[in-house]
Amino acid sequence: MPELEAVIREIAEEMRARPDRGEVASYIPELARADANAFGIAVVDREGRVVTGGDAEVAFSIQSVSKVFTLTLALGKIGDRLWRRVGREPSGSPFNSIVQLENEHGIPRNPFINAGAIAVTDVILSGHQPRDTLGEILRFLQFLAEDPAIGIDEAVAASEQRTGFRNRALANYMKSFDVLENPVDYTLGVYFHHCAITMSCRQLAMAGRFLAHNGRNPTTGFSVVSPERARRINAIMLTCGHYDGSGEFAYRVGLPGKSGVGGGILAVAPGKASIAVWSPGLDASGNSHLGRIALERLTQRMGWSIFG
Ligand SMILES: NC(=O)CC[C@H](N)C(=O)O
Repeated sequence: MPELEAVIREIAEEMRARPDRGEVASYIPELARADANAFGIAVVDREGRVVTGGDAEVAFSIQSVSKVFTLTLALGKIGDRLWRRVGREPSGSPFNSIVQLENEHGIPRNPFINAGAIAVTDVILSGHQPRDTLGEILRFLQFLAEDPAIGIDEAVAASEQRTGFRNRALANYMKSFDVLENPVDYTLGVYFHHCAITMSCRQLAMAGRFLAHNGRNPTTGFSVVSPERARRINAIMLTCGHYDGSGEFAYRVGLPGKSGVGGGILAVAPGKASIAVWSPGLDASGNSHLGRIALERLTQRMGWSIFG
């Protein structure tokens, strides 16, 4: 097997030089400031070794990658009752789509499209104040990444609060079916803020370790979730983590993964590694263009696809 360091170095070099970089998201105005030339990658293996390339230490807006961690928290809070409020089927629709909600009585298809993630956020919020809920999400990420230096970009959160009319529509629509328990503005406030959390590739790869190792941190042995739950979160990442690009991601990369419009992707090679990539330019489905190509290279070279 090739050496991981050499593979990462080659990938970072190729991605730095490629002219095709995708389009930086601009529907959240503050995200449009991201540098399309940025590229970072970090891999944490089973032994806890971290191998990085490019801008792996630069913090970026994790956006929808946060939905993996809010799903984990919501399952921890109410277990399988969560599935009364949100489904677990791929939507085949864009991440911010509303079309299925009417036919399906306000129950979103899965926890990773915006509607589903807003419903998940509402579950975590119930019984708490928005500020405490956000604190809980942040502390969870800091604990998983073993790094207290993870925060929220208030300018991104404010930018999305100002312009998030679609998310407001989704939330109001679900509220009309009693799928949300809390005031819409509270739930959305927490949602916008957890999307605006900033992390580097290194921090994100560290935070994803439990998903790659049966629910445990492989270095400390600390159990975050049961093996069964880790397996199921991975299954939803594989089938729904890239919206209407999930089939293409499985076909090309062959790993559970979750993308965000900030250009980050968290990917999980079960038993082997937790991987984070970041490049702000997106493809037509809103997934990182170079991030996906980098992961495709990595799984091919290392033989890490879950499909053999
Ligand atoms: N795909 C994404 O990363 C979308 C997240 C973004 N905060 C939104 O709600 O639109």
